[in-house]
Amino acid sequence: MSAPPRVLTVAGSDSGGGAGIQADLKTMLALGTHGMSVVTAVTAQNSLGVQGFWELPADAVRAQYRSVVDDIGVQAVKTGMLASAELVETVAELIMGTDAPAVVDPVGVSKHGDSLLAASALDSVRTKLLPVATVATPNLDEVARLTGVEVTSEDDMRRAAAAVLAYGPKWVLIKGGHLQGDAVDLLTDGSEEHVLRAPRHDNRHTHGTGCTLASAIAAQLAKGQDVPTAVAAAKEYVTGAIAAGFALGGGIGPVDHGWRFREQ
Ligand SMILES: Nc1ncnc2c1ncn2[C@@H]1O[C@H](COP(=O)(O)OP(=O)(O)O)[C@@H](O)[C@H]1O
Ligand SMILES: Cc1ncc(COP(=O)(O)O)c(N)n1
Repeated sequence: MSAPPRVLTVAGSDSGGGAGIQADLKTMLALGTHGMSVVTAVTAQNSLGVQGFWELPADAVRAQYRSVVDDIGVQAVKTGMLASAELVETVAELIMGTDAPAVVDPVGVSKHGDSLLAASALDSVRTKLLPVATVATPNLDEVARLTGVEVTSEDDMRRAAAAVLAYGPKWVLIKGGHLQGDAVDLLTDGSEEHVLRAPRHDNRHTHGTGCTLASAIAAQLAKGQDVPTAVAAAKEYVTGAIAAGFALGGGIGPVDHGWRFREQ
């Protein structure tokens, strides 16, 4: 039996299982790939918020990455919570030396407003991490923090995309999940433009949407799809997962990574 495509997530652990490493591995399995992980930080987290987090030393991140890449090999990499400037720079350097597409989700703040990235790391994200990205997937808060562009309309998304592309990623996907109306995202490489539109699901259980979308893109890239095809398939998967999101605990529940297994 041949091995499934291999995908690596470099991200933080979410003890509640809705976002971070846990969301990424579930997404990778649901999309038929073999998921692997480099843990950058451990969060104590549930449906109510992030109660605390502990960053791993850069050496521990480097060692995990080398263990995976040097023996097993990867066909796509996804990054999420990187916590500090030191980890952002360490991971950017590792990706630069890896022959695989990289999806960079520049995670800044959780759905509850808890910070997952030091303000002092923003410059490293701009100048070290974005340049090595095949696709960068900022949400509207992250775009505002990284570029200063405030997005309130679809037209603003174009200006925001241009500002992110100026830092060097090949493609950028501006996620419009935080706007009103349809859930509209804009994908562009500066010459092609794709508008991805899905109905907004009136479901407050959206913990993990961004992690899930970025991991789904990485899984589809690992299967050999081009960026627009991978992003379209990933958007369809995350939309279904949001529609099926469920209550857990007393706050914001997770999207349902297993929605396709539960359809029949
Ligand atoms: N209520 C919703 N209904 C449908 N799609 C949504 C909804 N909220 C977010 N999305 C989509 O989920 C994906 C993740 O976006 P977003 O929630 O903005 O990311 P993040 O988790 O990084 O804040 C995007 O494709 C966005 O359009
Ligand atoms: C470890 C980790 N990584 C990423 C997120 C962002 O996910 P969300 O924006 O849905 O809270 C999170 N809450 N925790």
